Amino acid sequence: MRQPSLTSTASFQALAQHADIATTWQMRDLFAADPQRFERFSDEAAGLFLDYSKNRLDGRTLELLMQLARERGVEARRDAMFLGARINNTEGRAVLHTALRAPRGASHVVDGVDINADIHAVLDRIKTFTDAVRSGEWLGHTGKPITDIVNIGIGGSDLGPKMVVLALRHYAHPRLRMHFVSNVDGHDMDAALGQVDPETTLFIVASKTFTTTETMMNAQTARRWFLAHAPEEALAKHFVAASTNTEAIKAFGIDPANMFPFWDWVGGRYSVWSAIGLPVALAVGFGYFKDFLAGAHDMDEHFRSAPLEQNLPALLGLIGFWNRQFLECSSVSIAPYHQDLNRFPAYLQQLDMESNGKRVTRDGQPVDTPTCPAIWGECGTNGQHAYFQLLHQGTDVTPMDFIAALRPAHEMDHHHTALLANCFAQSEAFMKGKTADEVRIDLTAQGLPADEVERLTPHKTFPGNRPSNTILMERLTPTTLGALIALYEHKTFVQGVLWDVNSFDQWGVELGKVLAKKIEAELAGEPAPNLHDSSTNGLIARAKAAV
Ligand SMILES: O=P(O)(O)OC[C@H]1O[C@](O)(CO)[C@@H](O)[C@@H]1O
Repeated sequence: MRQPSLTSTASFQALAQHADIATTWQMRDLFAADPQRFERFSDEAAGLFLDYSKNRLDGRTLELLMQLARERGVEARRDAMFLGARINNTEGRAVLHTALRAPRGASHVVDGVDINADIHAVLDRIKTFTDAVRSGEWLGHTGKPITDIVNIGIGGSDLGPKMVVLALRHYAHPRLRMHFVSNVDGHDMDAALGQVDPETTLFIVASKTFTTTETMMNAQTARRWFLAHAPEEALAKHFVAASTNTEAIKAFGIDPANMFPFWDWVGGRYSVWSAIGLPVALAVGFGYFKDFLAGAHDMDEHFRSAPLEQNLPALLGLIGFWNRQFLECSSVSIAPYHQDLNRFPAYLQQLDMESNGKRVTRDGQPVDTPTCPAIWGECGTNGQHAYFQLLHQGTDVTPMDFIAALRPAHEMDHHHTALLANCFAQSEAFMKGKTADEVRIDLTAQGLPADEVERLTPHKTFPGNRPSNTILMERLTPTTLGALIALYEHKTFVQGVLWDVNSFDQWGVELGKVLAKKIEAELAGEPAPNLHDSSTNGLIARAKAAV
């Protein structure tokens, strides 16, 4: 049945009315009026603590947001996802990345197939293979243990494994160096091949479809490079694949015994839990990979069973919706105060923007509100010395997600104390700001003359009232990382349901791919009789002239 438009729902209209007043609130006043605000607006689950008190909302706001979630059918759609309904309606597919992290034996029958058994059969193969590589039992064609792994993939077949391998570097195998090649830009492949030895390198070709042009070109280049140093029969010791496309893998020349399959109900950006996670299992070992899956499963169970009022993904999704819709925030900045989460903002960009960067509803009607904000960010404290100026004093309000671990994985405690101090200070500063009167008092106390005080006051005033969430975990471990990623996956899901978009397709990447094919042929020598607009024709002509 067609969903009514978002703005026509009773709960949206109630929220809009409420927002007329709520958007004028100052968070300073909200904190002053309620000493319990932190306790009231924070919660924890699956090893993650969420403080959402530094948002421009109160209990009534949340009540109305919960009503909206229920009116939009968040709980019913969530249950349908977990049960394997084909909620990806433009591709006719189920969405079952949650099944990938369910324990062995969890009953999961989809279209008559016990997918839990299939999933665990592949996990068993991943264990056998990764144990062999890590122990040194798996040898390259000249009898040496593997020292370097090159993952060739892009988008979800790169961002997830790369981010997780970096985040869990403290758990990594000392012999195995991990490399990730994603870009069709030959500089990427060139840099990786320059660091590895064909006798001791294992290539993973990671592609759900096994048709993505960047990955195919990179895989062919790696294959040619390898065969320039080794005989054809050596390929089986050095090339493996993670994919859903057995035929294409065979055609590429990879032994099907070296193929780690997954399924069409795993979206690319949700695939790190599948065979696409092979680099993770190689780097940290199968035991920690299982912990990573278990952490995500804990978050799944929480998302599935906790009432929306205490449900972390639902809260994050609804608050993000509130900021997007009623505070008109067109971007969200992610600030991990943990250097090992360096690639987490990039990972979330694909997760969120490829999922919810949509302008029509599931049944093809134009949406009647803005949808996904732009997601960007950088680790603290580096971001503070780059773009935080704009966040504090620029004209746009950008909500922030601060993410930190209470304990470090190193022994330089004073560094960690400084890091956490910065993290908490920034969210305090965003919330409180600094009024003109406070600035005047400070400057006067410093002995500045009155005219100088007045001249500087506007520059030193901070508007504050800028929203943020803070997510804390005890330590960054495979388990807490799994839970953190699942938290954001489900947050994205909740927002997709509110906007009634299909969060699981990505048609928006197709047009550029098609045009690139044509232009590639023209650049490679096919006649290009001014087929394009004058700008594109001009650029092609300049590139051809340079060759
Ligand atoms: O794993 P594949 O099929 O090579 O796709 C890579 C990526 O390309 C996309 O299809 C589009 O960018 C992503 O959704 C996906 O993660």
